[in-house]
Amino acid sequence: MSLFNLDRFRFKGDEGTNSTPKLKKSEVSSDSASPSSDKENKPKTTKQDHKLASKKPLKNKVEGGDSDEDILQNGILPQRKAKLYKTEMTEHSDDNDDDGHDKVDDEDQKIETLQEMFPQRHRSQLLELIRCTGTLEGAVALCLMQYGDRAASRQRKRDVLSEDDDDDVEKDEDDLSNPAKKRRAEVPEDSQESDELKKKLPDQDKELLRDVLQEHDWHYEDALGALRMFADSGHSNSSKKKSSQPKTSSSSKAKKGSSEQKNSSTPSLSGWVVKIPSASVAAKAKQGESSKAKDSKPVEKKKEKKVPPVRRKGEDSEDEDEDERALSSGGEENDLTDEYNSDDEAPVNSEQQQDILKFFQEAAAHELTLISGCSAKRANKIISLRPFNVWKDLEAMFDRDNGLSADLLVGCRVVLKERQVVQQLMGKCEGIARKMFKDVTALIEQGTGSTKQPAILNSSLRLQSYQLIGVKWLTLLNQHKLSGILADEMGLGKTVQAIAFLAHLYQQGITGPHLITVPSSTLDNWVRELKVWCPTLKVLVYCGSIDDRKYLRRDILDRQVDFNVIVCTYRSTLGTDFDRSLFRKLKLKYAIFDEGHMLKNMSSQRYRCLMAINAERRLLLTGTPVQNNLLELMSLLNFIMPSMFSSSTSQIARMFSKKSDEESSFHKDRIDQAKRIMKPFILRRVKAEVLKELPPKVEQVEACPMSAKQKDLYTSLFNKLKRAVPGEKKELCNVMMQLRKMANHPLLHRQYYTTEKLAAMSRAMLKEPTHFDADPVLIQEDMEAMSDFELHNLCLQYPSIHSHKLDTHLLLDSGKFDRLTQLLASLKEKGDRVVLFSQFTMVLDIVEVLLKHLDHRYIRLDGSTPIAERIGLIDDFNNDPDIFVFLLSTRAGGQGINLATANVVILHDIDCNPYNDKQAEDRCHRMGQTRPVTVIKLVSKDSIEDAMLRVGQEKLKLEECMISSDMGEESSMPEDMALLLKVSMGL
Ligand SMILES: Nc1ncnc2c1ncn2[C@@H]1O[C@H](COP(=O)(O)OP(=O)(O)OP(=O)(O)O)[C@@H](O)[C@H]1O
Repeated sequence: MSLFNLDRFRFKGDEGTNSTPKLKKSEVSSDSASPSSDKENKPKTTKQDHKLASKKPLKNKVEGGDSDEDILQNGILPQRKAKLYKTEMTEHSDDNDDDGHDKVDDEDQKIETLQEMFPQRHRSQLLELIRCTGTLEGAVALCLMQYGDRAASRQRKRDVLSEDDDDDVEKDEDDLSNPAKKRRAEVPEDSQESDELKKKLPDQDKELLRDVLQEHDWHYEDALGALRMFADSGHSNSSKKKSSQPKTSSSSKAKKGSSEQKNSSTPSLSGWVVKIPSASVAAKAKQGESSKAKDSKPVEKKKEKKVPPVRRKGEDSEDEDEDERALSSGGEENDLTDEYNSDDEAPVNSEQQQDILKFFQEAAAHELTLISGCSAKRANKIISLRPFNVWKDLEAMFDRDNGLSADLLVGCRVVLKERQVVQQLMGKCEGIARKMFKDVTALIEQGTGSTKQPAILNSSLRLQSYQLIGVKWLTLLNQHKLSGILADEMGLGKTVQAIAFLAHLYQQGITGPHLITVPSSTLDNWVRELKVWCPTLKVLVYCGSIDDRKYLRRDILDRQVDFNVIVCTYRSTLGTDFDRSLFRKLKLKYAIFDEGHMLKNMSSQRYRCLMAINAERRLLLTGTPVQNNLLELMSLLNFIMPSMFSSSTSQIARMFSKKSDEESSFHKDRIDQAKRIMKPFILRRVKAEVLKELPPKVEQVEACPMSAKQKDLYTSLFNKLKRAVPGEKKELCNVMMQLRKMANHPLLHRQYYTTEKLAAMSRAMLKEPTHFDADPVLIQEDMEAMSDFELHNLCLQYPSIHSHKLDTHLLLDSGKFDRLTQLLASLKEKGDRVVLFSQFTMVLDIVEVLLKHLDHRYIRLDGSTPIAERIGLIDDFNNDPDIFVFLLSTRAGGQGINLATANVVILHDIDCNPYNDKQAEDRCHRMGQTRPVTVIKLVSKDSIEDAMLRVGQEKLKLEECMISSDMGEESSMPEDMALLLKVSMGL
């Protein structure tokens, strides 16, 4: 707790933590009783008073580690934090659920995540996996690969379950909240599906087949597909081509000896299933631990595995040095080779030899570095030793004198197998794409009758033709039992298409229940659009306080309420265990996620929790489907197609996250691969294609020279930070933030309020009735953590320090404000209306000072604006042309809202992620806009913002590359929209 409210410089995510609503309408109404005048007279008084009254230094709170920032950065809270913050979070506006960095820091948290995903696994086992892989993602990958361990872990799970039984009073809720637990109990010992699978794959252990079936929700086809794909990928080379040979070659079996035989009860899918303990054992071996009896066997096995896979005939001695090196390289690299080389003791067959030879002979240096353990130096060495015409050349290469280890061969097999897996996956997807294309053609050729909008839609509203296509496409996906991503550009009416699709389902007798999860700022808009477009659908809004939701939950589960659609914010969907449990229990038909790009991180808890929602199919709506990298895209795809991707998540994650030269042909190939995978599942149209009548959007970058004082301050800050050269990424981020603050407004730092001034002010504060008995040292301590602008506000608030307030010229002293002043004057004169975004609520606070000073009428919406009031503010702006400026925080107002009555967007400060800026721009550039839209980006000249702009533009190029439509493609389809669909689908 602090003596003061140290809002400080709140970065985009922290705005929702302010419990004081910042609904400011001061210029709209002159009524002294209005919230605005309250605000004007007593800015943040309530909060300040509250904090001051507490008289404890803020430091305690910040250092306590459970700061608001922690909450926001962690996305969903770990249990411990969730409990601590329960009350506080519900008091706040439901906003900042919309992002978060989803960092999973400590082991406990990782274990919790893993346990939620793999409830059948024992905690200690998970801990071991986390420790040896070092990352949550690594542990997840191993778990996914460890089907073979299920039999053993099932027994352990049973034990755990029975322990859980007398756990606590929330047992019922808890049990139900864990469908895996429930399913466990329901797992039939034998089922028709497993019998069928056994017939198809007689070599496979029945237990394993049951587990894979269960992973695929007992969908026979999915399970078979996954088993085949991985059985093939893992084994095809040895089993298909040498059909007479058993899956694990006899020679290899012989080498594995008795330890392998003892493990024979462990089901195995050669080449796919990993012998679980290997990685952990490697780690243990590394630590020199003497393993327990049960682990000792795998240690031996691990050692055996370190024998290079390619050996000269008759050579079977192990190279101790190589062994040592392999073990000590540890971590992920070992895991990688293990995962792909459960049969790595098997000699390389002639076909594999050819592939490996080709790779070493032809791969570019950056491709060679994809091999685990192959540095750039080694890659160049390999290239210098070419040509490798025959296998013997390769063997000669791995001479010690060359500094190249035969482990590179193992790594090479991993890379090749990785590619093979992804290729097979793509093949499967491409098959679906072809089939879809055929069906789409047939459907459209049936005539216009099939393209009518659903009859239960409001007949006074008409879907645009491209929207009808969207609905048709969704219908097709549904017919094919596929989920999808509707990725139309912002403002093309994804909401409307989704509603029309639900209406169509309703007419087909699929009346729900469906779940629509949306960002807080769009909740009301969704409810309104549902009501306007399809009043037949009964809508239930699931949000409110924990208590509200508790009653709602009961009503839902007891069927006391009748609804077709539940609309819910991300925060409420994810909220507590009970909320999450509800959506696992409810058998949903469709789960729709608005702004679905929020599911870009497959390692995040948010992702996993939403993944656990019990819906037959999912639909993601996003205007910016690709953000930053291909792995994010894969996360989205994995989210909607879990059965297609689940078993290969780790391969995909690795394949798409590996760093390589972006200009390389290999990288381009990967983009191409991603495009092909995307085809059947993503529909994207851009405004230029389908909304021809929409006026253009023009972007204007305004390079704003800093004010003289600001420039000096920036330079000295820059030099100071440069001297303390930071190494860590975290520190670099902090440096960047410091510079951004200065580039935006000097008052975001503290320099005018010197230590001496603060000492005087803190003594003066004792005259305040709230602080007469406070310790001035503590007051000063708190003050020292505040920015100039915050201190200025404090001076306005307390008469005893009022004289220390800053002069107006200082408040307005920023290069951007100079430019803004000119811009606003000329825009007003032209009759333009402005939407101004900033990522920082404190910047908005200072912009308010400027707007008041210039006598411009404005309203404001940020994360602290109660959800219930947001739509009212949006309506106010859209209905009252006299409101000149709408101030919005990018976080709260950047997504999903409609402000087509404004024609100028000013981005006061650009985002590190250009997609956030794009989202914000398109609040105005959307259906309903009648005037050309100008987007003005204010960039502080010669500051860090220049670089941010450059990097952002580079990032945007990736999107063009990923989702470019091929407008020139020929089409045999009869109608324009058929061509459109084809183009949009990239078919
Ligand atoms: N066929 C239509 N007729 C009339 N108005 C429409 C139609 N389709 C969409 N709109 C309106 O256009 C605006 C933009 O639609 P919507 O909000 O659904 O777009 P969106 O693609 O979901 O945007 P975003 O990605 O920004 O969330 C809304 O006000 C919506 O009511």
